[in-house]
Amino acid sequence: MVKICCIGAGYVGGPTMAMIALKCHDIEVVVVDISKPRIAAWNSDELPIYEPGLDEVVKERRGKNLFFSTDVQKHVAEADIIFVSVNTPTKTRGLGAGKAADLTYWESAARMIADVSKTDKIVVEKSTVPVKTAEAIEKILTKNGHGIEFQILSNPEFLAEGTAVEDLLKPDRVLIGGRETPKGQAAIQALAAVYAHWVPKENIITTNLWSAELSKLAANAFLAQRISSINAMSALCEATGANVSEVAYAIGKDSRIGPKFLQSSVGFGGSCFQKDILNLVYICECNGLPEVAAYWKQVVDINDYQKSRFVNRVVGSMFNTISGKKIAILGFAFKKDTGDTRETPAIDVTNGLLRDRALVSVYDPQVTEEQMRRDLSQEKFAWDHPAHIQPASPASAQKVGYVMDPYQATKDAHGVCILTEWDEFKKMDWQKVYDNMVKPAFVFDGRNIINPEELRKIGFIVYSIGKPLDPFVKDVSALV
Ligand SMILES: NC(=O)c1ccc[n+]([C@@H]2O[C@H](COP(=O)([O-])OP(=O)(O)OC[C@H]3O[C@@H](n4cnc5c(N)ncnc54)[C@H](O)[C@@H]3O)[C@@H](O)[C@H]2O)c1
Ligand SMILES: O=c1ccn([C@@H]2O[C@H](COP(=O)(O)OP(=O)(O)O[C@H]3O[C@H](CO)[C@@H](O)[C@H](O)[C@H]3O)[C@@H](O)[C@H]2O)c(=O)[nH]1
Repeated sequence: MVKICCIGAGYVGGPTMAMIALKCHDIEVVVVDISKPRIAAWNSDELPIYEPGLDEVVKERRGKNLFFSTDVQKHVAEADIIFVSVNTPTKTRGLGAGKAADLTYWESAARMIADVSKTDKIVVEKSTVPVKTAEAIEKILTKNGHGIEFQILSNPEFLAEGTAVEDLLKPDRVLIGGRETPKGQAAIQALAAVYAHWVPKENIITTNLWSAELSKLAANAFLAQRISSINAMSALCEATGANVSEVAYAIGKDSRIGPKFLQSSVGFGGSCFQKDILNLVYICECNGLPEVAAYWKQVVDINDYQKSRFVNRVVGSMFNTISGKKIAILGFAFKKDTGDTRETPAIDVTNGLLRDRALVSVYDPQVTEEQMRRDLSQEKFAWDHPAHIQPASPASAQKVGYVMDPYQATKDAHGVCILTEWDEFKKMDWQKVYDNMVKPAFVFDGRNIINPEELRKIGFIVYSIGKPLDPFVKDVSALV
């Protein structure tokens, strides 16, 4: 029986390995992690991450050919194929701080693999890494590896959170990069055979190592670039009276452009887009390509601009002062159907509102109070961020209220900010919300999920990103 071990039981390692176990009953899959609570949660009824459909997959295979363990060394030693799916965050200090990927966790995993391995292994980069990481990993493995043969493959993951199970079941493509040697090619085929259990062969793409590593960064840069492009248009729409939804629909009808990823928003969040683009910027700079670096950096800059523009709209619309006013935040996760808050725009928006001394009350159906407070207290790297969305002091996190119900969040509020597109916000009783708010009652829709005209009929003053402005909001447009 082929044995797979995955180091890192996070958003990628957990669901990816669960899918392999589901589709390959002839393979034993063990997911290992240094975090005891995380592994305990994977072995319990309360999985550590929320993903639609994941519970069913895990429950079906756990204890049969899917296992979660903290005994990292034992399972690494026994495995034929080792996936490494550990964190690769942005460096916060030292050379490349604020841009370069921090490979500390990856390197320590590689050293451990080298130390404990007694048989040949295929080592798979599942984490998103800078181009040429495989070369460094190869050096670490071969220098410490007691003559054992290691083949390094790059197999980046393209799943999106909230749709991970669906994405893993029917991936647009599986990408495998390896060395162009007979052994490298054999390793590619061994991994391709795993995916071939359920992915059509034509969707399994094989390339050299560097193309696979770079394709992951390029894919995220292109996706994020579309969001920043439509968000840049949203500002122009507000200035001209055009409607960003109509513009997105019209341009998306062009089959060369396509309709996806043109949803204007308060900004993209998530653990990947910003981190991976900054990493790409750094790689370009290191390769003597400052113009290319500056081009991609703009994608992140526009994203920061969009978040600060949103805060300015809130403050400007409410007569330039939100001091002491209650503002409800509906949705804290970086997108719907996930409890993940990494780099969520809600952090910057909440901190922006707190800086203007608002009384903020947060509701999110999946984010815990503890998580929200940790997010608001954490120092983010301060690199190139507009001054007014700099992180607030940790003490300010205590000033934020956390409630279990959207009606409680909005009661006695002056304004409501919709920051995650949860379906339940579309179905809310907005008349009830209005009746319990201070007047004039404002709604700032950072996701364009409510019908502004219907809410205006109730009496709300509505700001929807990139849509024709309410006269109330229009008057302050010079401030934004
Ligand atoms: N989250 C996504 O949607 C997504 C999608 C595609 C790619 N990626 C990439 O995949 C990688 C992992 O992302 P994630 O979201 O799963 O992160 P995560 O933080 O959810 O999980 C990483 C896990 O690795 C564990 N870990 C770190 N060092 C370890 C070590 N030496 N030994 C054992 N365990 C260790 C951590 O405890 C953590 O549980 C990142 O490079 C990310 O960029 C993420
Ligand atoms: O039209 C859009 C689409 C998305 N977003 C926002 O963009 C962010 C990222 O969304 P999405 O890409 O759906 O989620 P992620 O889970 O971050 O997935 C991205 O990042 C992963 C990690 O690298 C990749 O694997 C995926 O392919 C890539 O889509 C979220 O804040 C969304 O709300 C918009 O504002 N407008």
